[in-house]
Amino acid sequence: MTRSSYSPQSTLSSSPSQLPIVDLSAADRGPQARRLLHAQLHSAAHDVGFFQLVGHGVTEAETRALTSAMHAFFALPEADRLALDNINSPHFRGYTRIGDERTGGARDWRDQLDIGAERPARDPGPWEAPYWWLEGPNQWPAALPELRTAALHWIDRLSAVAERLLHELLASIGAPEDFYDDIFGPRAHPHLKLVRYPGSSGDGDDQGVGAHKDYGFLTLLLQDQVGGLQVQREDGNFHDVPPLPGAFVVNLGELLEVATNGYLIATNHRVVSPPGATERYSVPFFYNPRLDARISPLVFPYAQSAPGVTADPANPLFAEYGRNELKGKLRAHPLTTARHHADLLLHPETQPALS
Ligand SMILES: O=C(O)CCC(=O)C(=O)O
Ligand SMILES: [Fe+2]
Repeated sequence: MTRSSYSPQSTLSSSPSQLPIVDLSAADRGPQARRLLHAQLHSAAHDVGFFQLVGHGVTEAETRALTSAMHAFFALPEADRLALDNINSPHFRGYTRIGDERTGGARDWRDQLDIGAERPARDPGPWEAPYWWLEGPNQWPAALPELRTAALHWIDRLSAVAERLLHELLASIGAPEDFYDDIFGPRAHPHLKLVRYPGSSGDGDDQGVGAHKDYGFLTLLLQDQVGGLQVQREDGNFHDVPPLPGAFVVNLGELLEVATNGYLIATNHRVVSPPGATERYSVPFFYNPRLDARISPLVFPYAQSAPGVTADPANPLFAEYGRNELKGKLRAHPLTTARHHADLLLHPETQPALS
């Protein structure tokens, strides 16, 4: 992996074993603190593409409300979880059991609940873009009303944090901070996963989730203290992302790579299964724009020197967000795809992504 150089006079550690720590509250502590924040953000986003975010304002009580509802969900009898099976949702919402998800063509050893903006079902006509299937209702466990409350609150809360962070990040690379405001707003398409890694699969395969990039702008991840998340760094190797209590792990998604024509790149990451029977829990929140948003090239001083987006025939990056997300859902959830969307496997819009 090569990156064009940017060398600010920042205070970041250059050790690949440590991720930069960015304090978002510095944005409100006067022009000098904000300038330093921008130098750190610029370097963290450009050189690493992954960092730990503190000073985000989300309280321990809010986090506890979400994580206790999540633990209660995974403790439900399997039949209750399977009542929400993702396979029943043409919108890719609901519960995916261990081993049903694929990344890089291989099985992921985790189970998860996929939750998005709560909207009425969309059943796009043949003249409409197929990505409208991604809009629709969530599936909630009847026995745990507090899960719905906590998850929808988390989506609102983290959308606001991610919006502030995106503004500071754009400002840090010399772009207008509101450049992409129009493609978020009330039709934005945020997404949340509640994830459990149940420990070792026992067959020698340690893929919790395989190496991948996220589809949208920014991901804010809450991880517990177990560890196992790894990020691919400048040296091409995967390095551990050690848990930092109270911090969100932030990574850049594919749309920021598209927006900056490769000046910022979406960073590959994966999770290695915890050993033995150790369970790991995580909550990735994906800050995504409207499905029909077409990402215009960002106007910023480094645009001329940007190297272009990663050319990977197995994973083309689409500037139209819905298309970029649909490519990922069709390949990650083969059972849901086979049941509801076999026709889309032949659809011209999805072809290059699946070949
Ligand atoms: O569980 C984690 O730490 C990472 C999950 C992840 O990368 C994803 O679901 O996109
Ligand atoms: Fe991810």
